[in-house]
Amino acid sequence: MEYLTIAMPKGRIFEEALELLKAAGYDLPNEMEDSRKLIVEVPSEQLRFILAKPMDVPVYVEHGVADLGVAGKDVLLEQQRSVMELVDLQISYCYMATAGLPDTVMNDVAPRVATKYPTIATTFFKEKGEQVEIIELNGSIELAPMIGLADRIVDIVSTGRTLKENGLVEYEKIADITSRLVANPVSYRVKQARIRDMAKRLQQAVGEMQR
Ligand SMILES: Nc1ncnc2c1ncn2[C@@H]1O[C@H](COP(=O)(O)OP(=O)(O)OP(=O)(O)O)[C@@H](O)[C@H]1O
Ligand SMILES: O=P(O)(O)OC[C@H]1O[C@H](OP(=O)(O)OP(=O)(O)O)[C@H](O)[C@@H]1O
Repeated sequence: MEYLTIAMPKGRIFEEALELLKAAGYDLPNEMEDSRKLIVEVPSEQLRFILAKPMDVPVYVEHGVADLGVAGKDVLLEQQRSVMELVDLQISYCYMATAGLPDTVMNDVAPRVATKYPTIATTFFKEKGEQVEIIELNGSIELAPMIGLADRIVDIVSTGRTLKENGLVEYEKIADITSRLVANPVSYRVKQARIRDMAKRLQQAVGEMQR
């Protein structure tokens, strides 16, 4: 059997993804959750995990240094990289939405939208026929309308608590987001049997989790 290298996102998604892999029958060490190691090999399963920033997972997979990866649909939509989406893992659910101060309209001369997702935001407003200036931020996006940097934000909503506690309201839902198993297209061809087996087992585990 040959090794499969999987790029896993550190942070929010990691634990749920690991749980799903275990539910799919992979025998993975429990220490993986607390470890600071960035490369973890599991010889008994012929698996190698690389632990990356969520936004970087598709980079490793596109370049083929990882055969597979787990990435949020938000990251995939934003980056449009050449990776194959194999399974909707139905974990880390959230959605992408526009938000802003209550009862406001966008500035009609020079509307500004703050976001960590410039491609998603540009596409959304373009499809509505609205030309906006995108202001790219790296986090705490909700600050932007509060201090007058932007009329709207495009960001992830999960519980809605961040919006609420900062006096913002949601305007439009853009897309539902869950994490996906993605593959490098060449790996998919070369290691087809192993990758298809993993995709099948994960799909089954997803089904069982839903029940
Ligand atoms: N409330 C949420 N906020 C942000 N991301 C969420 C949320 N719920 C689920 N997700 C999913 O988790 C991913 C983000 O994970 P995480 O928050 O660990 O990293 P990050 O914010 O991108 O990175 P970092 O905080 O390390 O810069 C998103 O890509 C999305 O798919
Ligand atoms: O609807 P909620 O449950 O409140 O979750 C949504 C918030 O969580 C994310 O931020 P994150 O915690 O990743 O911090 P960030 O601002 O650094 O991106 C997202 O950008 C929202 O701000």
